[in-house]
Amino acid sequence: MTAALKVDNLAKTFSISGGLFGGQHPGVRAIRPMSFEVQTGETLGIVGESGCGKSTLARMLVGLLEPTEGSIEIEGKALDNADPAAFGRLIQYMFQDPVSSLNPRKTIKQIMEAPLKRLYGMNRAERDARIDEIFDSVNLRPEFLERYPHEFSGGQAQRIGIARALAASPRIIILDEPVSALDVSVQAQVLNLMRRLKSEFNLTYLFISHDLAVVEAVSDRIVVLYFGAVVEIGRAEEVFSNPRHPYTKLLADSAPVVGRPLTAPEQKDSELPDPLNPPPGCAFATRCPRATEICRDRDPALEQVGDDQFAACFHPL
Ligand SMILES: Nc1ncnc2c1ncn2[C@@H]1O[C@H](COP(=O)(O)OP(=O)(O)OP(=O)(O)O)[C@@H](O)[C@H]1O
Repeated sequence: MTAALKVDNLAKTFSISGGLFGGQHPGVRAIRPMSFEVQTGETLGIVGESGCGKSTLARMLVGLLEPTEGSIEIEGKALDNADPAAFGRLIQYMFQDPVSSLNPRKTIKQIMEAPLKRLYGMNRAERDARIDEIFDSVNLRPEFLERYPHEFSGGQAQRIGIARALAASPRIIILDEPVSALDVSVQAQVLNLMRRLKSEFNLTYLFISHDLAVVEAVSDRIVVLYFGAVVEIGRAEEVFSNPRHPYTKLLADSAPVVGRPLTAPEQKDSELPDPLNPPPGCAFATRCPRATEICRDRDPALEQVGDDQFAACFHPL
């Protein structure tokens, strides 16, 4: 079966020019070459601390950033940054804070219409029909279409964000912290709606979040990122209950309470390697209780450590 998403050796280095480095610096390797697949209908959770590369990865996947290396395929079709509409028709990004990501001077209808014109060249009647259909699916009232983004509560705004992403008929939606700004009771409603829409529209989700409990609950598989690299990937029910990479264990141990976001490791930012001057070997070695000489010397590759579980570690748990 063709994967919904196939990422092959995808990498991004931001160049640093001028100033101290005089253009000679090799740049910040925000995403080191990574490869993974997501099957149709799957939800892949993506977790990691601030700065691990989640947004850079997401922005490459939706065509907002050009990769330095590697390729992205959706349902077997290779995507090229020269054709941004091809990304838009296949993969959409839903932002964490829909109110501030929606243009405040446009009505919801104008916001919903833009991708339909741009990606599909739909005429007015086709656009109206599509918007009606989507609004119905996400339980939004038609009169909301004439209002402006700031007129909505967090949960409603998030439903508008989903409607906007869905209008483009994508195959994949990237949900970036979709419920972290919402009250717990509203979170559950939005997550249920997302689950229903996934099966109704046969979608595939990439779910980015700091909240391990939410990621674990909604994902089929989870990718753990550290310093721009995949350190562990496996089934949701295994990754946090039976972590094999010491970093995944650190994350799991520091967020034991349901709904508690990933806080403890983030306070140790000073222990994160300097992106401008990365250490040789494993990027986690400086924080790792199991690190030995080889870890400080060589960068471990992702290897199979269990049934459908992979870790990049010389001394997996
Ligand atoms: N335009 C840029 N130029 C230089 N470096 C960048 C740029 N964008 C991101 N980076 C660096 O790339 C790395 C990954 O950043 P990214 O924003 O993708 O992380 P993140 O995991 O999404 O963090 P957060 O959760 O805080 O949004 C960081 O070291 C960041 O400083």
